[in-house]
Amino acid sequence: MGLRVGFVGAGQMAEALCRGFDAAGVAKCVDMTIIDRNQPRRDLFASWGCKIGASNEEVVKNVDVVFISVKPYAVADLLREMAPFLGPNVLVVSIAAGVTLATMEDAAGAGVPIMRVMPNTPCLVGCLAGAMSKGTSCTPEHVDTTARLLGAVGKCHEVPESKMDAVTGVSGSGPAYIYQVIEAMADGGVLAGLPRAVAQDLAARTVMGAAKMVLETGKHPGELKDAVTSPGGTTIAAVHHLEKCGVRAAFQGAVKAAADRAHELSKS
Ligand SMILES: NC(=O)C1=CN([C@@H]2O[C@H](COP(=O)(O)OP(=O)(O)OC[C@H]3O[C@@H](n4cnc5c(N)ncnc54)[C@H](O)[C@@H]3O)[C@@H](O)[C@H]2O)C=CC1
Ligand SMILES: O=C(O)[C@@H]1CCC=N1
Repeated sequence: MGLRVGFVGAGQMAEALCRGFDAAGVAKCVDMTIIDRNQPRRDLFASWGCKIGASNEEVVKNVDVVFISVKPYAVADLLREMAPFLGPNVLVVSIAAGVTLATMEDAAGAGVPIMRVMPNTPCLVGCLAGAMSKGTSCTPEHVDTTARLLGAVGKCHEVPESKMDAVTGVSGSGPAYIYQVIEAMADGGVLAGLPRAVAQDLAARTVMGAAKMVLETGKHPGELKDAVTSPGGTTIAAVHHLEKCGVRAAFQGAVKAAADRAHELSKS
């Protein structure tokens, strides 16, 4: 049987996890219980067969794993409210950027197993790039359960919690950077005369193909770039333009800005 999963907060990231888990078969919507303040969100999840909890307590009673999927600023207060009905039998998984295990364990009380996870929305299509860190009350079984769920929708690394803000900068926020790249490359295609739909399809497939080449050949991205770059050819003209525009510093700065912002959230 699949795991019984709950979501407190049924927003964008909960939606991607819910649909991803269901598609992968690791946790089915009919075995999920969710709660959200917003009626349209409740209706959407109900339309996939999820049960709607009348209270946070009801969600916890119905599940093996409860995802805390509200905005970071709301997590500690929410866990304090939930503390009376949390215990060793239900695994709490927080996906909130910047909220530390220490803050959450303090709010939830002693003995509550809490995993901190940084997922990303491509888990919806089985392409998660994420990471997890275990709390002080987690057993190897809790880590395995989290790895089983997240591993079903992509790749989830286990990292020390001190690395979680960096993970947020690369892969948690990362899909947004790449959507910008795809949109910009499609614009470039339109500028060069392609129909929009063809340009966007080519751009998205180029990103996907390049990513698969890195993952499946194991070659350094620089070596793969060199294989596309003929002397005096088209690619080096484009690569030279990107370097003049500071593309590497722009991406490095973007990742660092997101990681720094996650660190700031941990203090608020
Ligand atoms: N969107 C993303 O790509 C990612 C988001 N995250 C994390 O996921 C969390 C949620 O982010 P999103 O899904 O983007 O936000 P969102 O705003 O789409 O979802 C939050 C949901 O929680 C509900 N909510 C707020 N307080 C509540 C409460 N006390 N009880 C029940 N429902 C409540 C809201 O109505 C809303 O539907 C954040 O902590 C964020 O850091 C992590 C990785 C990626
Ligand atoms: O933008 C945010 O704060 C969340 C966390 C990672 C991705 N989205």
